[in-house]
Amino acid sequence: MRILLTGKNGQLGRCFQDTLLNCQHELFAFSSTELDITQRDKVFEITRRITPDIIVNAAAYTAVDKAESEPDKAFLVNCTGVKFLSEAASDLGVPLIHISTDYVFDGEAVEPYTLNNTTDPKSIYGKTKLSGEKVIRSMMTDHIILRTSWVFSEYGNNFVKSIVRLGTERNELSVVADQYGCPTYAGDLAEAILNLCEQYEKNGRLEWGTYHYSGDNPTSWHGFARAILVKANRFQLIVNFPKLNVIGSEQYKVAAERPRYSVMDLSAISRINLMPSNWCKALDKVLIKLNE
Ligand SMILES: NC(=O)C1=CN([C@@H]2O[C@H](COP(=O)(O)OP(=O)(O)OC[C@H]3O[C@@H](n4cnc5c(N)ncnc54)[C@H](OP(=O)(O)O)[C@@H]3O)[C@@H](O)[C@H]2O)C=CC1
Ligand SMILES: Cc1cn([C@H]2C[C@H](O)[C@@H](COP(=O)(O)OP(=O)(O)O[C@H]3O[C@@H](C)C(=O)[C@@H](O)[C@H]3O)O2)c(=O)[nH]c1=O
Repeated sequence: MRILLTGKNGQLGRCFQDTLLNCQHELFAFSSTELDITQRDKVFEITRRITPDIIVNAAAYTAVDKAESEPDKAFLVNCTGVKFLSEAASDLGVPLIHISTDYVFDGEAVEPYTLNNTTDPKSIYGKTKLSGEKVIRSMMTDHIILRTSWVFSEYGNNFVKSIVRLGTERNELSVVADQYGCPTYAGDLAEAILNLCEQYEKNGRLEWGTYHYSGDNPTSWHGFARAILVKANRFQLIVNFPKLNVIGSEQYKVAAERPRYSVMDLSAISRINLMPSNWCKALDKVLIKLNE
């Protein structure tokens, strides 16, 4: 099948390209310079030229703190750009697979967020991603929105790479222990998306709608950092194990408020034949790649 991918140089974009390496599908992958999703004419020109069977949107504005000082830019990519993609997909009559975030929730829950829970993002990034979800739902039926969380991979910038770098540079790290969520390997998310594309190719339809897709084992950022350091030490990426201090969110000064708890209920993904990401196993894989 013909798959059009936006945001090809991001974590998900790169993992998705890797996932398709040994497949028969035709992938048409675009970077932000080749296809800026905020340029409506370009979106229509390219989608009409490629005539894909399905569109996968891996493009997004993901700088959570920076978004607080440039909300218009974040909104333009995460909502207006998504609107243009929805319009173009509708124009061609093809489905759109889109990715959203756990940061659409307020973080006040004490048990996993279900699809019925109210959204109430605290950060500009979360607000713009929620607007993107809403615009898709208002414009087209044939879509899948996968809300994911704490994405890491061997590519780009992410928490795993930050902790490995800090672990090699410093004797001591301090990481927040009062924010809970589920790490997700971008490679597992990429496989899940390919699985959806192939189900669509086979059946001509999917159970359209919004789903939660993440790792299945909740932890705190501190717990995640500890797992990263232990494994990085085992794989000899870090020689001297740094001291890992527990801190509260108020001690880590950042522009954007993060949810205290953003664990998502994953039960609905079995309806679309997906399994959660095994982030512990994937972490080994990523650290081995970082060591090559
Ligand atoms: N990273 C995370 O922890 C999480 C991510 N998500 C969501 O998952 C998806 C994938 O995230 P991830 O791969 O980590 O993100 P990245 O930040 O790694 O990649 C995003 C990509 O989008 C591209 N992009 C930015 N603006 C535009 C634009 N106007 N037109 C086209 N492309 C653009 C960027 O290009 P360039 O580099 O040139 O700017 C970049 O390559 C996103 O929707 C994100 O919101 C959800 C939860 C957690
Ligand atoms: C590097 C570092 C971070 N932290 C804290 C800050 C923050 O509360 C938390 C996570 O830090 P980051 O800034 O790396 O992660 P952040 O950018 O908040 O990650 C988010 O990205 C967006 C795109 C999403 O959609 C979310 O699901 C989530 O993955 O860890 C520490 O306490 N100590 C540290 O040394």
